[in-house]
Amino acid sequence: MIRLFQRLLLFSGLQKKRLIRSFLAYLVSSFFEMIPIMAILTVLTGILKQLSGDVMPESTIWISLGIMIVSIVGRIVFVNLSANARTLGSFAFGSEKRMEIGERLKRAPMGYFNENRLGDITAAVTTTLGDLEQQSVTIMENVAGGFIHAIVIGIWLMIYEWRIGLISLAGLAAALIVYSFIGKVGRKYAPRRQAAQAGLVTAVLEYVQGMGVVKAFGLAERTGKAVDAAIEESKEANIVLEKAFSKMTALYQTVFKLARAAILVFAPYLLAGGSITPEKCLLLLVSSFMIYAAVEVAGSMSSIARAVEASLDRLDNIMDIPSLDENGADLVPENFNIEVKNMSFGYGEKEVLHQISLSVPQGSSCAIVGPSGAGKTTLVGLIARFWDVKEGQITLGGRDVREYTSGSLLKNFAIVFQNVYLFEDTVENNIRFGRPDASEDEIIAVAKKACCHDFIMTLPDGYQTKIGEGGSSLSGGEKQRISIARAILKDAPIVILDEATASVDPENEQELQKAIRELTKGKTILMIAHRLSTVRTADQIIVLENGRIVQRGNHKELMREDGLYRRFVGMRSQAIGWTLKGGKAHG
Ligand SMILES: Nc1ncnc2c1ncn2[C@@H]1O[C@H](COP(=O)(O)OP(=O)(O)OP(=O)(O)O)[C@@H](O)[C@H]1O
Repeated sequence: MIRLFQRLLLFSGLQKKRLIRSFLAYLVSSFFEMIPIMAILTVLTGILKQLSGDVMPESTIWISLGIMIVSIVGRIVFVNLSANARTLGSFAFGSEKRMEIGERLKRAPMGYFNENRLGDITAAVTTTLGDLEQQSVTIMENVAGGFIHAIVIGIWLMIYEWRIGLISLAGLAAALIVYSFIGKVGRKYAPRRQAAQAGLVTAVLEYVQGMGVVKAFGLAERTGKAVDAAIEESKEANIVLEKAFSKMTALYQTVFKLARAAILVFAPYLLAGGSITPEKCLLLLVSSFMIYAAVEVAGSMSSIARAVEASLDRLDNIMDIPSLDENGADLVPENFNIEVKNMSFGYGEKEVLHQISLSVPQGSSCAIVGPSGAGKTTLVGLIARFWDVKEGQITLGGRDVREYTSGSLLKNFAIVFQNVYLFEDTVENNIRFGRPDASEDEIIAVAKKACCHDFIMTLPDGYQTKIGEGGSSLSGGEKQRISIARAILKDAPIVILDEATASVDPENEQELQKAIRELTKGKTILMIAHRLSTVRTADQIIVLENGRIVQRGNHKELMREDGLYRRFVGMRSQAIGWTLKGGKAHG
């Protein structure tokens, strides 16, 4: 229990003080909750006096009324103080943690973001942190507060009547032991529940994101089954956890019932033996009901306490996001020469690129070609440090890319991916993403360069038209050109371009090529090329096969060699995806 509170406080970071304040205010409020015992004592003494023939003094009513008013006012004030600090503290730490996760994600290698992680990350920033926001302080108040409340009354009982005090504290000690068993049950079953929750998020995300493909291939039923299975697992995990908890909670409650019964029997026994007065006996009986009231709730809170613990574990894992910036500094490269030296890389155990050496001087263009799966995307990703190399080195301006922070490195790159992603925002903002401080005129100017302006003007609200998530309301060619406009606006010295494989109609194709020419004008260019027209003009062509460079040179040189390049051109190979018409390049 203490470990859980320590973890919670550590996790709450800047909000630690607020949470402690909330907890202390709660403890003070529980003191005000206890003082009605004194009012009861006063009234009981008065009633007994009356019963024994005396007159109950009038002051009895006023004293007990005074005590009750102090108790009510004190409770209102401190419960409020506690609730305020708790609400502010827990929501503030929730948002701080979300920002922190966001910051770490920015510096994580691209390889970190695989399908499973997507579910984990989404679950962490939504449900897991949401649960923590709601439950962390409630747990502290109810569990720790409940026990402290009972200990305080127990000590008071020890002073008032030590034998009864001893019984009540013994009951409390037994309850603590049962509570620690509940903790063990939780540690055993709660992680499965959390994993099931993340699995459910992943399954639903996948289902919704892939809806187009699912429907197109009539797989709705099969994919739906994955979601059903995740729901079933989540249900099972919850049932297993709750069943285990309910048994332990019942045992926990029984301990208090037994302790109460012991007091109920022992107090009258002491009265009968003449060792306590009737009012003392009555008060002890009343106290036996009050002492465990708060701590009993702690038992039903234990499943929440375990969930909080499992949430902390899950967030600790997410917080362990590897960072690419560990030793990076904000650097400005002296030039934009790119060198790859004896570099090898694999996503896991299996190596994908082997001993690659390559030099792209500033201002030159380098086309990377090769069959599917050869490692082209991986190679350009490594140059922009989406991952770190396993062996060898990649330098920009003579310095290892690992010496830069990812921010200062990526500033030098404008990257156009083949799979364009547009945000659910206006056309203007989607372009502005390239440089947030760009003026409207600059945006129109780059849109013109990227051959987007004309079609944007035909949209219902021009530049202010909202595009659907992923750019769903635009054609492939239009999305591509918007992403090029975004890259032109960034005006970075190095352009990484993954040329689209999909063929578009000739008019669109021409515009696309024009946009690419604008983007690459005067830049250092690295491109994954699929069209012979682009490859032909490149200063340097790298032919990759199975993760190795098998040929390098310009078009003329490579056509003279009897190798993969010429075979591909000759065979009009579809493997590379070049579209050739009558032996001539198209596009
Ligand atoms: N994120 C990843 N995790 C694990 N393996 C990967 C990942 N991305 C690519 N690979 C593997 O690395 C190898 C090279 O892939 P890469 O995408 O770089 O090839 P490519 O030449 O760009 O292919 P394509 O032309 O089809 O895009 C392939 O075997 C691929 O399966």
